[in-house]
Order: sequence, then C-alpha cells, then structure tokens
Amino acid sequence: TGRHWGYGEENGPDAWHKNYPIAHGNRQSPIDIVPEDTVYDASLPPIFVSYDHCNSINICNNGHSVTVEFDDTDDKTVIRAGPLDNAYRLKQFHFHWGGKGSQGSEHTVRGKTYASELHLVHWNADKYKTFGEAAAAPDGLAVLGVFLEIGDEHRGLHKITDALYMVKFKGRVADFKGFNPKCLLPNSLHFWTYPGSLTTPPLHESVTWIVLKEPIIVSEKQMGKFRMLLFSGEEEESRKCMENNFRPPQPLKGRKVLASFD
Ligand SMILES: CCCSc1c(F)c(F)c(S(=O)(=O)NC)c(F)c1F
Ligand SMILES: [Zn+2]
Repeated sequence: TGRHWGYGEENGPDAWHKNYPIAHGNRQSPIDIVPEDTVYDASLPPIFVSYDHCNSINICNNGHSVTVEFDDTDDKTVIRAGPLDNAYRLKQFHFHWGGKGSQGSEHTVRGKTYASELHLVHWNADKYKTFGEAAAAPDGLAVLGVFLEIGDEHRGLHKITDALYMVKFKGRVADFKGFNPKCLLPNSLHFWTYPGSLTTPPLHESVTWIVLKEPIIVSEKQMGKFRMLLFSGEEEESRKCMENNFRPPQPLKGRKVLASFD
C-alpha cells in the first residue's frame, strides 16, 4: 500500500499536503490562540454538555491515536448551544500528546503548549444522515478540545490509562463500556471558538472548534502510559512508541476567534 500519513520525518504534517492539498486551505487547525486578539461575544450562550446517558462501546488503537467510540444512533450524548445552531452527537474521543514534558497539545495559547489535548468529536445529526457526510460539510462537526496539564493524577483518567495495555498495538480494539467522558471536563466551560478543520488527514474543513480555557490536571505517570502505546502493529518488527502525534499550529488566515468569557 502507498505511504500512509503519520507523524514521522517522511510522512508527517509537513508532507500531508502532497496527498491532501487542503492542508494549505483557509480554515486549517490547530491554531495558536492569542487571548488579546480574541473577541468577547456577550451574545454567545454557554455550551450545554448532555452526556448523562453515556454509552461508550470500545477503546481502539487506530495507529495514530487511542480512541473511545460511542453509540451515536440517537441523541443520548450531545453538545448544544454555544456557537452551535444544532445538537451535535458524540461519536468518539481521542487524545494527542508529546514525548516528554509539556509539549504535545495541538492548539497553543500565546505559544504555550500543554502536555496533551483531548478531542471530543461530535457530528450534526440534525442536518446530516451519517457521520461521513457530516465530516465533509462546513457545519458538520463540532470538536470540544480540552488541554491536559501535568500535576496531580486525574481520577477520571485512570479508567482510560488502566485500559491502554489492551490496545498497545495498532489495530487492537477492546470492550470499553459505560465510560462517561463528563469526568474529563474541567470545572469551567469557558471557551474559545473558531471555524477550523480536522487536524489529521483528510483535514476536512468541517469543524466548529470549541476549545476550553481551563485545562484538566493529569500526572506524569498517567501520561507515561499513553507513551507505551505503539504506532506499529504486533506483526511489525519496528516498535515505535506512540508519541508526538500532534499537528503544529496553522495560519489563522484572517479568522476571528470568539471568546465566551471576558
Ligand atoms: C473522520 C475520522 C473519524 S473521527 C475523527 C478522528 F478520529 C480524529 F482523530 C480527528 S482529529 O482531526 O485528529 N482531531 C480533531 C477528527 F477530527 C475526527 F473527526
Ligand atoms: Zn484530534
């Protein structure tokens, strides 16, 4: 098969444009968020996260990240309001992280990077029939981004890090039922929002980004467990630790970043 995209020297973010020219588009993600340049919009309502009847299905190593998938056949787990005109259904969440210390997030805040970034991926099921259709539409996806900062250990993250051994290799999937990602949200839902894209190929410009200002705190030990995952499958001889699976900030190209707080 052809060279698959990844985060290595040859197939990393700087090479993605060869197979995905949209990489040089006008609404690419992530971006560097400069708080002084954001616009406080008092008319922006808070976001409502309705994750009560949570229904995670499995945890998976897809060779780029570790993802937890949800049953999105009805409106049980949605976010609404904020910059959104519809209810967006939770499809999956995953993480991006570094190799050490506090590099690893995708969005940055005035150049500051965090150790990791959680992405909760939602799709506009009010307007589109399938996730795939929504993923290619300008208002199809809403991704809630949460920064992870190193400090004390995070009780909610334990359930995830304790399950990572089951999906060490690319292609592995394991049952992971009843996990409610609400426990991974910080106290404040103050957010920045801007029109952007997937941060991995196909880099569709279909994401309304909602990035929370307040990080959650996780321990170095918990982050270390993510780095024991492998990019490679069990049958491959080259064992590459899954780390630094983040795309660097992309040009803002005149986009306005709104803030829900002053
Ligand atoms: C279409 C693939 C399945 S869902 C998905 C994903 F798996 C992913 F990794 C990212 S990301 O670009 O890496 N982070 C925002 C997404 F945006 C997604 F929508
Ligand atoms: Zn992501």
